[in-house]
Amino acid sequence: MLLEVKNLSVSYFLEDKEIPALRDINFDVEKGEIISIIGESGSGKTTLAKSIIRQIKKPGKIISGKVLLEGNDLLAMDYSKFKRDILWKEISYVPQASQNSLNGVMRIIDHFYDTALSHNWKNKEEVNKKAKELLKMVALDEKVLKMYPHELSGGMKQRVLIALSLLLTPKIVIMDEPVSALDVVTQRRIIDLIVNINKELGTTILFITHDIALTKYLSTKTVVMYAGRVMEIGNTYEVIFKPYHPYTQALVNSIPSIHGEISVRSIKEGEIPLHGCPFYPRCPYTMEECKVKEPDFYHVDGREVRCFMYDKVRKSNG
Ligand SMILES: Nc1ncnc2c1ncn2[C@@H]1O[C@H](COP(=O)(O)OP(=O)(O)OP(=O)(O)O)[C@@H](O)[C@H]1O
Repeated sequence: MLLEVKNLSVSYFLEDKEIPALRDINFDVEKGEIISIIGESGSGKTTLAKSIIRQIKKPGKIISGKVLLEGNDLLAMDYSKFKRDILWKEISYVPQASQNSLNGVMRIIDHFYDTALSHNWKNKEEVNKKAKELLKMVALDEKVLKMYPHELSGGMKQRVLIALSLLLTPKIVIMDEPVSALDVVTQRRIIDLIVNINKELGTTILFITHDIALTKYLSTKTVVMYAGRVMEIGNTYEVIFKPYHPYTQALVNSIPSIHGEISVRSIKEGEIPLHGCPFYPRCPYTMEECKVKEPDFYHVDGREVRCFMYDKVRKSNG
């Protein structure tokens, strides 16, 4: 297995309270796979991405868990070793709202030089050559290298960032909402591009999105998150066309148009109960036990579903 997230829990500690952002997250990623992590705003997707690349800053804290890359626990590794040997080289990250993460006073090529230099890659000619190759891959003309970020459209900036994330040929790229700020046509182009990168380079991709409709174009596996928990994991096609968890059903049903924009709203403060299933106050199938304890995972038809309804299905099927 390429990447294994095991029992990962993360909280943000504010003055008067603890916000449990991730609770006991478990999932695996196979080499060469595109996996979608979906869930509405506040479900913990960015916290998950940042935990994998060790960018959880105060007031956040990883409370427990492991992130294994080919069996090595990244969280237990000396941080300087992680920065030198893992970040960018093995795993890179395209952050949320990443178009703003380009430095406005630096030309695009300087971003490539900077990243290369910070990993001791000093031969500018080589970096230049690789940058040109990568720009070609993301369907940008090499003259973009001489330009400044403000001279590029949102879609072009996103392509540059994806190219940059591939500079040190990482095994895994984590993309946090890479298309959410773009128009629908540009979104589809970038999605096609991501599929192409995966096919041509074999790069494993963790695609984070709130838009369940996008996942079916690119991923084979989908992890559905709610309130810091994984609620369902399964084959993307099956999860979308026959969702098992009531929360996944709600997500799928909230797609109002063929263009696939779902109406996302943040999970409101106080909406997550202290006990029981975090989704029970919004669930149409709530049973008494849902209010008392949190369900564990049930394995149903090759899927993992965190819902007591599937305990009943299992029992009735003997
Ligand atoms: N720096 C922080 N300080 C305090 N709480 C935080 C911080 N960052 C995130 N949180 C809280 O952690 C929870 C998970 O947030 P996170 O940003 O990981 O969710 P998300 O699914 O990525 O949402 P979005 O799609 O809006 O980015 C939320 O309750 C959020 O308010």
